[in-house]
Amino acid sequence: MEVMLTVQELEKSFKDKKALRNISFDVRKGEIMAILGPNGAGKSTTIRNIMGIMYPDSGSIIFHNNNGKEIPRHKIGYLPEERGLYKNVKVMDILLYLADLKDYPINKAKERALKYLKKFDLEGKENVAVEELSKGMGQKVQFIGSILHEPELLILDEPFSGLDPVSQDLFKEEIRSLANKGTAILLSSHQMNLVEEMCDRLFMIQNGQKVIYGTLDDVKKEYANFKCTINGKNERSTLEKISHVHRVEQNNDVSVLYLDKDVQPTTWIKNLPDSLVVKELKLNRITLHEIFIDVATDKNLLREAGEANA
Ligand SMILES: Nc1ncnc2c1ncn2[C@@H]1O[C@H](COP(=O)(O)OP(=O)(O)OP(=O)(O)O)[C@@H](O)[C@H]1O
Repeated sequence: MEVMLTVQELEKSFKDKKALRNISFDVRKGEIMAILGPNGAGKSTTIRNIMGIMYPDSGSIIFHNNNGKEIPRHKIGYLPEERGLYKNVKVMDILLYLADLKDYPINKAKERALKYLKKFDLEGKENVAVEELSKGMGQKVQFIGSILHEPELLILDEPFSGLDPVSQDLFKEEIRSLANKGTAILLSSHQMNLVEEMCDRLFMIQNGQKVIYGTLDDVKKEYANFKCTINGKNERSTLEKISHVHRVEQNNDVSVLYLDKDVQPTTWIKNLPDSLVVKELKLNRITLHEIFIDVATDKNLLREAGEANA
C-alpha cells in the first residue's frame, strides 16, 4: 500500500520533560492507522508535530503526496483534540469558510456540506448558529469540516469522545468508508472496542516511546492470543495442568485460562480433560482492551504468555 505519511525518529522535549523518544511509523493510503496510549503518552504531541503546530527537536515528517516538502494543508483534514468553532457563525458559513481555507470549490463544498449534514442527522441546521448546537452536534459539524475538502490524509484526535452510541456508529461508518475510498487515516482514540473494530494497524506509545506497532492480528499473535473462560467449579491446580495453559485467573466459579501463543484452538478444546466441570465454556481471542491494560499498567502478563513459547 502506498505510503502517505512517514514519521521518522521524532524527539520532543518540554523543558526537562522528554515527551517523545524515537517515534517512527507510517500511514498508508486506504488504511486506518490507530495511535494509542495512556493519558500523557505523547499521542497529541505526535499529532501536533505532524500538523506543524509545534516542531520536533529532531526527526522528520514526510508527506509523500507533497514530494516530502511542506505540509500540504489542502490535502489534509484535521480534527483536533480541542474542539471549537466560531460560536456566533452559522453552520453552513463555518463549513464553507473551512473549505475555502483549503481552496476547495465553494459550490462543491456546499453540495457536500448538505449531504453530510443530512447524513449526520443535522438536516435543516445550516442556518443555525454554532452556539445553539449541542456538544455532540458541534462535534459532528467540526468533523464534517475536516472531511469536506476530500483530504488524502485525515488526522482524527479523539473523534468519538462525547458522542452517543448512535453518533459513534455514524462516525465509525464514515471513517471506514473514507478509508475504503483511499483516504489515509491516523486515528487517536481511547475507545478500544471501536479501534478494534476499525483499525488496520496500530501504533501504541507509552511514556513517549513505541511499545506496539503492527497489524491488529500480528499484535494479538504476539500476545497471549486466545483465552478460554470456563464457568464451573474447578480446582486451580487441575486447570494449571492442562496443556498450553500459561496462566489462570479465577473469580468464584469462573476461571479464565490464558493460552500460549500459537495454540491450535480446536485441537486444544478436543484435548480438555473429561473431568472438567463445565456449565459454560467460551474461547475468545484476547481483546485490544486487555492488551492495552496489560501494557499500560506494566503488567506484561499477556506478553509473557507469548514469549514463554517463543
Ligand atoms: N505544551 C506543553 N508543555 C509542556 N508539557 C507538555 C505540553 N504538551 C504536552 N506536554 C506533556 O507531554 C506529555 C505528552 O502529552 P500528550 O498531550 O501528547 O499526551 P496524550 O497521549 O495525547 O495524552 P491524552 O490521552 O491525555 O490526551 C505529557 O507528559 C504532557 O504533560
